[in-house]
Order: sequence, then structure tokens, then C-alpha cells
Amino acid sequence: MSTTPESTTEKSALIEIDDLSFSYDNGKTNTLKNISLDIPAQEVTAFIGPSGCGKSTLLRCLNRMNDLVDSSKITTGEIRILGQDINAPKVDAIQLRKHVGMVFQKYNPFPKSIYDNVSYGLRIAGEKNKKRLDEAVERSLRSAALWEEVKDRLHSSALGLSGGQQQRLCIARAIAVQPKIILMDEPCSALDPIATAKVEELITELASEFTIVIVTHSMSQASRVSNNTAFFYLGELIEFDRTQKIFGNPSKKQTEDYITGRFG
Ligand SMILES: Nc1ncnc2c1ncn2[C@@H]1O[C@H](COP(=O)(O)OP(=O)(O)OP(=O)(O)O)[C@@H](O)[C@H]1O
Repeated sequence: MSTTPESTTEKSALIEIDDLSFSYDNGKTNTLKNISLDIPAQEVTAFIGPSGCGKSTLLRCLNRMNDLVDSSKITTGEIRILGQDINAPKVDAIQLRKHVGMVFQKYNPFPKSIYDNVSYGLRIAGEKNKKRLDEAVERSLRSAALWEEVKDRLHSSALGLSGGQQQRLCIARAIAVQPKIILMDEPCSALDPIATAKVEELITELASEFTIVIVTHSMSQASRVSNNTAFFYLGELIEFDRTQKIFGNPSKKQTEDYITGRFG
């Protein structure tokens, strides 16, 4: 049975993780152990927990990035997105990743122009119409709160942007293909406080359109940006609830110890 955060009954689960166990060594040991949780649509859900507890592994299961890791496999359970088992043989991982975009810890724009970075996903999907590409680039950069800063230098190298701008560009690149879900793996860890604040503001805005799952080491960031928080420890889901509840009145002592800095 999946764990649903309280008071989300009006929100439907977009991602259902059902009894998921995952191994990096062909099933000898499980890095994730019987995880069940339902992630609501159009909200921000944060994964927190001490280093090595499996947050990034679970995030990467959501768009099958772990398929690329030799000897890794799901040993129990399944993940459904919009009711579809994403590991079913008929599901193509490349297609899945069009719906489930990802933003990484270290911003990683391509060594190309700002325009080419944002239009990349659409172009490889076959879009050639210049007007449609121009519109998509502008819309995505506006959504990523970057348009005003770059509109006069769209054809300059993306590598000439500041770190915070490069991360927002990566977010623009992810949203250009209009995914349903955006996965963010510690998206602010390489940014200074001002750039972090901008990205956090952006995450909150994007949640009106996208479902966002974010891994973060920052308790204050999880409490600022997320609606739901899942706390993991040693590959197990310890507690999943509305963020206010997790940070205000957690049900489990382990959760309380972690968020108050007593371990981790
Ligand atoms: N590609 C991999 N191959 C083998 N083991 C891996 C791989 N990636 C992660 N692991 C192991 O899986 C466990 C969970 O790692 P994961 O990166 O998911 O944790 P995390 O909670 O995100 O940690 P952190 O907060 O430090 O990023 C760790 O023991 C890690 O060493």
C-alpha cells in the first residue's frame, strides 16, 4: 500500500511508487528497500535524508536513468506514472525521459549557444519550424525567469553565463520539451545564496505547471520550496507527509532527529 501525504486528497497521484526495492549488485543487496509513496501532481515533493540513504537512486529510478548502470535492477515492486508501469517492456526509456526531465547538481549546458541549448530537445524530436522553435525558446526562457537577462544574446555561448544563469538555462532546456515531471538532484548545491534564491523562487513558480521532485541536503530549502517531504534512512522511507507536518510535528523520532540536526 502506498503512503500518501495527508490533506492531499484533492490532488491526484501522478507518480506511484509501489513496494520498490532496487539493487546495484544484481540483487545481492538492496539500496532501496520496499519504498511505497504516491507523489501528487503539480506540487513540489522533496527527498531528504543523510548522505547515501538512496535519495538520488530513487530519483533516477523515476526516469530510468539507472538503466545505464551495469548490474543494477529493480528487485521488487514497480513505479507507475499516470497509471503506466514505467519499466514495462513496451515503455521506451527515451520516450519516458521526454515526459520526465532532469536537472542535475552541476549545471551542464552544452557548449553551444543559449538558443541551441533550449531548442535542442525539440530539434532532436524533429521540430524544424523556425517560428515554433523561436516561440518555444522564448516561452521556456521566460518560464525559467531568464528571458530578460539573455534575450539580447541568444546566440552567444551558454558557457558565458553565470553559474546561476546556467542552472536556470538547464531548467529552461528541461521545460522546453514540456515534460510532465521535472526531477532535480540538488539543483542549488553549486550556487551562491542569491542564485539559490532565484532557483528556489523558480521551482515554486514552475510547480503550477509541472510536478517537481527535488533531492536536497538543505532542510531550509526543503521547507521553503516543497509541499511534501519524504525522509529516507538507509534505503528505507521513514516518513512521508506534508512538508509543514514533517518540519513542524514529525511522527517519527528519526525524522525529528534528522531535521533538528542530531544526525546526518
Ligand atoms: N552507480 C552506482 N553504482 C553502485 N552503487 C551506487 C551507485 N550510485 C549510488 N550507489 C550507492 O547507493 C547508495 C545510495 O546512493 P545515493 O547516491 O542514491 O544516495 P543519496 O542519498 O542521494 O546520497 P547523497 O546525499 O550523498 O547524494 C550509496 O551507498 C552509493 O554508494
